[in-house]
Amino acid sequence: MRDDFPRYLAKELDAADPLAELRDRFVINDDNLIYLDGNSLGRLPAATPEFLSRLVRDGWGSDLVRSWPTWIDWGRRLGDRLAAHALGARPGEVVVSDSTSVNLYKLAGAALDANPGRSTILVDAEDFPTDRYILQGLARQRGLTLRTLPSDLDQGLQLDTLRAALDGDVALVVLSAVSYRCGALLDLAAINALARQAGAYVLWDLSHAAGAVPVRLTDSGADLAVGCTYKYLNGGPGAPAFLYVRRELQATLRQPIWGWFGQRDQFQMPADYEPAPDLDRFLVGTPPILSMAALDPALDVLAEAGIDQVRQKGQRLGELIVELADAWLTPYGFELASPRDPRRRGSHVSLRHPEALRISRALTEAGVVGDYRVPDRLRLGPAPLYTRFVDVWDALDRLRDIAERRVHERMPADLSRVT
Ligand SMILES: Cc1ncc(COP(=O)(O)O)c(C=O)c1O
Ligand SMILES: Nc1c(O)cccc1C(=O)C[C@H](N)C(=O)O
Repeated sequence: MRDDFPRYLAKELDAADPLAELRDRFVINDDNLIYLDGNSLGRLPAATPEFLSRLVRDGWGSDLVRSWPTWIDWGRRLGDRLAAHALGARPGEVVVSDSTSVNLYKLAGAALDANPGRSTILVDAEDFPTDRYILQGLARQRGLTLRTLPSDLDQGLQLDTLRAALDGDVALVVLSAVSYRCGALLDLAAINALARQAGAYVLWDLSHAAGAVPVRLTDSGADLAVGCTYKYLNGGPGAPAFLYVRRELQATLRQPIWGWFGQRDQFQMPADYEPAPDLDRFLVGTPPILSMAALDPALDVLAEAGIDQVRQKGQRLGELIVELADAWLTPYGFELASPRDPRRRGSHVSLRHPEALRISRALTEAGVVGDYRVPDRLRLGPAPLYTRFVDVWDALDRLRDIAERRVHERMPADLSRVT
């Protein structure tokens, strides 16, 4: 037991937590496992297995193809639920479809077509790999220039860096609202305004923000966004992603993958493609109904909590990680690798240590699942819907114990099987 921040204080924080009861709405069958990887794959909501099995038995098993009239709009229906409970968008602006990578390709392509005569795309040099790769491909296909914005590994992209890069040739800026590595949270409204003034579109990747911070797409003046639903939204492994297109842009933007779900009057099956007049034009093909359906019970829990409460608790959990890491881990060579100000962070916190990979493995063996990210980061991602303050306390305590006893030195240091 440590005297500087005794465990009972964490217990007191849990006792006062208005979201504490929601932990029971998730499947937690190993109370010794401390799960701090909700920023990679969220936990299974307790209602999901029965919900899905009913859908499989009744919808698929009994009603068969007669279910399609119900299923066909689920991308839009769930998009509206996401818009209302997590993204701050209006009805008809968010749809669930495809993967984040594919949605990024579609919306980046649409923005580039809508900004002819400009030939530069800007991306954060430290953005998640798939975003950079998709843009590298698009730039190559279209003969455009992809410029990477230097960004601090611990603090994220600085506004001045973007401001300086926004010249009259920039067609599109792609940024993550919350950085996957350090968790830095960008100011969406300020960046949207800056880009609009410069005549560029901004396409936001909300993967690490959705379900963790209130995004407020409409109020921030955002035009385009994508993001995944398997992290803080708890939609399950490979759950389909979402995309957002501001209502005023939907009739003019066109995306490059012309599938039949994007077609106007889809079931008239005309000879030539003509995009639907609204958000449907950003769809491509048949939605994965079973994976998509898992979002319903997951969103029920989020709706009950309220995204503002989730954010408040997320900030406090992050502050506890930082406070305990400062006090207990600094002597062992750990350094905070995230913004210190909780208002400038999403839900996860990164710690830097030269032995981060082996420490992350030792931590997993000690029953605490966080993750490792190159080059030397340990990411700890508490999820306010099910992570307790005492989990954070115990996780940091075990981390300190590993460092103290140098347990990590027995772990392999190769990158195989990192996820
Ligand atoms: C910022 C960001 N974008 C995209 C992805 C993933 O995209 P996809 O679901 O297409 O693999 C992730 C995580 O995997 C991510 O962290
Ligand atoms: N989507 C993932 C996957 O298919 C395998 C392993 C990890 C992931 C992740 O989500 C990683 C996560 N986006 C990250 O921030 O690193």
